[in-house]
Amino acid sequence: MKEIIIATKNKGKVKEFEALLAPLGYLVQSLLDYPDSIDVEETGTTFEENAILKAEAISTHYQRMTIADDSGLAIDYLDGKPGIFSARYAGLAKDDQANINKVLEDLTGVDELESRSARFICALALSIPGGKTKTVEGTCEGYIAMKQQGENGFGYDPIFIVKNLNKTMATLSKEEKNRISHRAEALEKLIDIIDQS
Ligand SMILES: O=P(O)(O)OP(=O)(O)OP(=O)(O)OC[C@H]1O[C@@H](n2cnc3c(O)ncnc32)[C@H](O)[C@@H]1O
Ligand SMILES: [Mg+2]
Repeated sequence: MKEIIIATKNKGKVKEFEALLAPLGYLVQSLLDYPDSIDVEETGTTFEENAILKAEAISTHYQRMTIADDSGLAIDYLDGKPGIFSARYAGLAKDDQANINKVLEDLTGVDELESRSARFICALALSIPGGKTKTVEGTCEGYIAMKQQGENGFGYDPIFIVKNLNKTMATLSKEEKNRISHRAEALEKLIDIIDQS
């Protein structure tokens, strides 16, 4: 079985990677399996840079094939914020509900859905010990809802209305999210690269 480490401590991400990679024959581990793992600071200025930082640090540390995911929400009305600061938007505690509240507050008075356009972005970096790091990106277009809805998924899913589906990401089943998400799109591109190498 092909083993791969996902360089994340985010449970929501881990579940999605497992669901996407297990059917392809991968044994997925994450930093939740290595509680004493090193902490990698996200000092980059782009999703891609942060994904590379996380992937290379962990693949070097464990000498194993590693994928890192740096992702977030870019809201047009806020000039792309929270962007790479999505996890810490309402403070360093990484509180999903506090982040949601802050976004809804930032958009107070913006009543037209069209003016609340946004996208999820996911950059993935694949680092193999001794190899050259590869990166890909996936996006998912949508709008920020007027209020939160749904219990599924994680992070900003309850306030992200998926374009064309017209419902929030948190109301989708995990199978539905994994068909259309920014993470699924990026991972599909990465699998192509792994298969070719
Ligand atoms: O860095 P790691 O350990 O991977 O975990 P993290 O949660 O800090 O992850 P990021 O630095 O990539 O920050 C991503 C932020 O964007 C949010 N996010 C990413 N993907 C999402 C998704 O599919 N649905 C909802 N929110 C998402 C997530 O909740 C975080 O607030
Ligand atoms: Mg992070």
